[in-house]
Amino acid sequence: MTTPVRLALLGCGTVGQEVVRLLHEQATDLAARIGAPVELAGIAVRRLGRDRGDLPVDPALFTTDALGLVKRDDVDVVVEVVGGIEPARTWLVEALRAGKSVVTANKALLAEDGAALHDAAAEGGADLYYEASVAGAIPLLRPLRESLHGDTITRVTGIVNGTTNFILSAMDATGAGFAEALEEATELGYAEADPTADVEGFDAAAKAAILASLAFHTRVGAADVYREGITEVTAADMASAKGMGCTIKLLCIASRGPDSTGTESISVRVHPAMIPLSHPLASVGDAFNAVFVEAEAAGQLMFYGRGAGGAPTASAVLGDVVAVSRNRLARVRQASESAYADLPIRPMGEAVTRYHVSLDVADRAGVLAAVAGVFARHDVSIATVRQSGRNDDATLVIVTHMAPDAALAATVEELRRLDIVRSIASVLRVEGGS
Ligand SMILES: NC(=O)C1=CN([C@@H]2O[C@H](COP(=O)(O)OP(=O)(O)OC[C@H]3O[C@@H](n4cnc5c(N)ncnc54)[C@H](OP(=O)(O)O)[C@@H]3O)[C@@H](O)[C@H]2O)C=CC1
Ligand SMILES: N[C@@H](CC=O)C(=O)O
Repeated sequence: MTTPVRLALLGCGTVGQEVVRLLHEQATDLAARIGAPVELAGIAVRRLGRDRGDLPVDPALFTTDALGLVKRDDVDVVVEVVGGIEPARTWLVEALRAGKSVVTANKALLAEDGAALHDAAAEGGADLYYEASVAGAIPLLRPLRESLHGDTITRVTGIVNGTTNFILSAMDATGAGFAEALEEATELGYAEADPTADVEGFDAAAKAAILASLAFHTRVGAADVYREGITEVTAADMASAKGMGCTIKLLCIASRGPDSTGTESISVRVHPAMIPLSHPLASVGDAFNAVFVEAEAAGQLMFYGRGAGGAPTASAVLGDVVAVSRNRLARVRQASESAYADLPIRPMGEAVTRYHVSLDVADRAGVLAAVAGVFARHDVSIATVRQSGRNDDATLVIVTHMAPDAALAATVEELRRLDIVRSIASVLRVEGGS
């Protein structure tokens, strides 16, 4: 056996602890697969005294000096499972510039400032791997950045957040409201103490940015992604979706194609959407993730599995550790970031989709004509209208044909000003089907 590959582990929480366990349990196999044993050089944490169960590791390896650990000469590979922008960015830029290989699960940092990491990797001639940052255990980023590099990806549609998928699946199965389903997700340990990043769509938007960057060879950041969370999805929306043979999912949608002027461009968005039960993503339940990729030559591909949790995420981290360690031994590095296409990003207003609009209206003669007139003025064509209600109160549920988002936004704005419209209960996009 050759000299060991020395690894600095930054973070030893949900994911980090499973990385330690797998490194220990699979030490012999990993050494055989890599061609050299992997040794932990140190583990950086925030609180030295924290109880970490019966981790199979020498307590003397723990430190609170992450930067000092990264800079050590005996460290070859830095594995970052801390999260957040700083100080993680400083540590990883330092490691990459010094030629150390980096494996990270930090989607927030990659989406916020992936450029800093890719530039540092290019500068230091180092590997930057981040399979665990999107969809946990699912091998997804390597297929996008290697296997499909001979093809043109046209669209990526995914369920990439486990917590929100659990909540929406529970709402669909039991008729529960959002708050009740979130409580269940928290009790089961899916949702974090502060679930904002999940339920407001920030986590999915970061993953969408990473997927779009790889799929379209264009740097896409978190700020380029249109984002809506699931906090406004109601039990009534779910019931209405069911009535239409649909369910509601938080989707990440990244697509390429010509914009209104014919220029090739991309669109990246995250929002709840109704999808028909026949859609490949409709049956993805519980906290599972799935990503549906469409490419010109390959056609349709579906990736499915566990997108969150310590062990599934650690599986992806370890896969990257094997890859970068092999590269080090062979004295090669993976191809650098591919952002040559540099496609412009379309504003959300140009995204074309169908809509499900639910309105509380006064049940008077002419209400339907008045509402339909607003849609017509903005060139949003109505596909179906359903009316229910009693006495003076009625609910109108309108589903449109395909229309640009800007036209729908203008329609909703004008509807709000109509006397007969008491409130706009919900506006949901409808994806798939026709
Ligand atoms: N959990 C999941 O299912 C998934 C997580 N990820 C990503 O993996 C990363 C880690 O997530 P997760 O394990 O859940 O996070 P945790 O909060 O469970 O763990 C974070 C770890 O980082 C340590 N840490 C925090 N701040 C510092 C600091 N300033 N210096 C040194 N150590 C620090 C903590 O130390 P201490 O233990 O002392 O508090 C802890 O060990 C994140 O980027 C996350 O987005 C990706 C996919 C799935
Ligand atoms: N909070 C995330 C964890 C993985 O990225 C999720 O729920 O999917």
